Amino acid sequence: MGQKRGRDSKSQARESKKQKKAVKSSVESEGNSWDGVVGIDDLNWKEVALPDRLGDASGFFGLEEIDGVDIVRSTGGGQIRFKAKSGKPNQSILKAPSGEDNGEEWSGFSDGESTDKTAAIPIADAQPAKDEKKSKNKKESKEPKEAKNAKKAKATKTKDAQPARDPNLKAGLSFAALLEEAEEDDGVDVSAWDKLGLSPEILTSLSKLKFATPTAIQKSCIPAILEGHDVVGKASTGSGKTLAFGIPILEHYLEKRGKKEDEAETPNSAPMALILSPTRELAHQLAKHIGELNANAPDTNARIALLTGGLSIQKQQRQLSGADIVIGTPGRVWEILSTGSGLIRKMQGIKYLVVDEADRLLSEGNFKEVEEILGALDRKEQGDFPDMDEEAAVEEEPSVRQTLVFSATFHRELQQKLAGKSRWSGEDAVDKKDSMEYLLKKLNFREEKPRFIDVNPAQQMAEGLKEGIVECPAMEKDLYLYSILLYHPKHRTLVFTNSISAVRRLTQLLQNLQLPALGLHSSMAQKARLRSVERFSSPTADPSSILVATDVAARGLDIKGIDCVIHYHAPRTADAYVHRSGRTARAGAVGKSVIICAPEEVVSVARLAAKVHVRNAKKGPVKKLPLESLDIDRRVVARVRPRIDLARKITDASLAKEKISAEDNWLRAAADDLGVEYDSDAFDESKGKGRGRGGGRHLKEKQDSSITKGELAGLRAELKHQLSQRVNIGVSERYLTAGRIDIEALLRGEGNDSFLGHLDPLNF
Ligand SMILES: Nc1ncnc2c1ncn2[C@@H]1O[C@H](COP(=O)(O)OP(=O)(O)OP(=O)(O)O)[C@@H](O)[C@H]1O
Repeated sequence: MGQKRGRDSKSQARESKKQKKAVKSSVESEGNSWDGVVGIDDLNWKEVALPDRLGDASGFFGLEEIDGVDIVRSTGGGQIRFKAKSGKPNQSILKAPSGEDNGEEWSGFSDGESTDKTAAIPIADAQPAKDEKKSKNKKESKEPKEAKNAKKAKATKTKDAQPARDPNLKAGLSFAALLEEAEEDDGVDVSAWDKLGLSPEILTSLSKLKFATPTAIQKSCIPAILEGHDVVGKASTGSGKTLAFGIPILEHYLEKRGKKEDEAETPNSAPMALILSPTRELAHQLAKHIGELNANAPDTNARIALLTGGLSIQKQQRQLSGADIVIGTPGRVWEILSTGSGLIRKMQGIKYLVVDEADRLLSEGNFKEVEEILGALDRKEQGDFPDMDEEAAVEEEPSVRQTLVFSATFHRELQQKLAGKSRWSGEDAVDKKDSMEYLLKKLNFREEKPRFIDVNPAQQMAEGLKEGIVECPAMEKDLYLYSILLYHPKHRTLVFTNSISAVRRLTQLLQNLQLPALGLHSSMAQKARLRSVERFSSPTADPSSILVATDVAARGLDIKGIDCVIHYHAPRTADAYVHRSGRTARAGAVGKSVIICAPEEVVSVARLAAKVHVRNAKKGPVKKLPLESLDIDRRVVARVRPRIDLARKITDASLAKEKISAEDNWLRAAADDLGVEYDSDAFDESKGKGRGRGGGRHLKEKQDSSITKGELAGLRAELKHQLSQRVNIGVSERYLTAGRIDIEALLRGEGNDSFLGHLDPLNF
């Protein structure tokens, strides 16, 4: 029989990796005497897939089910236990310990459950698990130094034990690696980390994660942070900045824990670090990445609370109360802190404040909340400084916490101020409340000048990135986007647009062309946002997956195997170009970034690219633009044009129908409320006649939506037929089938030159 349970019981089931192992080993140690009866938390529950339209409000999200179990009631009558159905092996109903490949698809980001087992983040409210570990840790802390060193040696001795994996292909580990690693895996040689003075626990974790060498930013920042400095770190996208601050934070956690055990102190539940992120997806990813470091470190169980909007605030509040590390977006962090209950007081004791993607956090829409948070961290309670006003008290008191500020881009003014090359204007800044300078001052660095660490001042873009530009008429971007995708099959591609409506339209358009496209923008429900990222990044996803996104995906997202970033709309700023393009060619891998550019955009795009590639004086000026001009074979374009025309008609009609029906419903409801009669024709007529803004658009939408079901079906059938046709360009016998060209032939490089146009420089 199948069983279902709600999310609450799942939350009771949270436990550390150790506990999971314990279930398995106790089962194993019981050998033949085990009767196969297990508790609810030992079962391999699977989340029930719910239709998308249920959204977040269903209340059913998180429902879980299990097949193949029988209920066993204990003789005492109370407790319900479970057993595999007859004919099924006993082990088949047990959950797999984390890190063990149980053959299931990785479930990726969960709905705010930073505590989810698959997320590998020990949870803030799993106190028993932690306490259990503490007693173990206590024993371990008495371990003589030699034993620890031996352990360290073990972490390093496994050199050459592993088949050589491409050392560059660690990108996206946060999404997939735990599935790939067998638990018995001894890891890689980590002796290259020796000089950084890390603990055996962290070295073991790095070894298991197969991070053999620290990246440049890690090498420079980790010692500086461990020495207690404020650090401003700048390094190109995908260069490992997360662990540059994540490792010292976990080191501090281990040190603090060690001290407490020595002094037999009771555990302090105040968080030791607050990490701010500009987007929800990035916050989730930071939690996963640091969570993995934590989960792979023996006997390390730092609890991470993930505070992001769109998910249950109560759950996050609960997590916060027992957290060691708090990661979140400023809006939600402030929402929770400002609820009172002593949370601000607790947060004032943090040892680290991390501002990730700092240029964005300090300058854009997050200003108000960041200001509130920073203000609250330094606010003195009344009576702390009886003779001073609050502002003066803050000025006088040197901060106990270290402030760590990271990004791949810092605009010049911010960089100069952070590097201490230009002075902050003091009093003035407080008046200019909306200035970045004011926030910088509020960061309240403990040192007069933070350490400014820029590991590659001459280069903002990742080493392995190739940049291209495709010119086309403004109205033909769809056609050229599709053509580029055809040239680039079986590769994960991220397409950036500048508007939410473009994301909606392009996603549907590509889906109508039978391409596996997903959308991501900030107006989507949070659950749907996470699901898009999860589906796109899943190791089992279609290798041709396409994510169409606004700049909400531009910062920080670390998804394995994104080979190509396409800018459907040119980025608005040079920094946006750097961050968008930085979603590929991460962690030493290669990748391509292509801007689709209308003639009227060429000048501004060239200016933008030149800005990004300005070299420092020593290296001399850049000789030519690094953007390779790509010619798409016009014959290919001409042949796929009918497909695009059909797909556009279908997409426009469906979107217009959806919009008009939503508007109609809304107006009908409003008319009902007002007690008047709603005449949609009269309303439309008045709207269509209007010469004001949007009149023409409304008329077009009306026309698009007036297409009948039959006509729509006819268009679909025609498109299907088109997609099944060869696109024979006369030079090559290769053809496009169902939207994809013959990739095998492409890879063999057989006679494709003329077919491919002049794409060779980017090795498409
Ligand atoms: N020492 C290391 N060796 C190999 N891979 C690493 C190492 N450190 C981190 N990585 C991997 O590099 C990838 C990029 O790391 P991370 O997301 O921290 O980059 P980032 O510099 O913060 O990028 P962005 O500026 O885009 O946010 C991740 O997949 C991570 O697993």
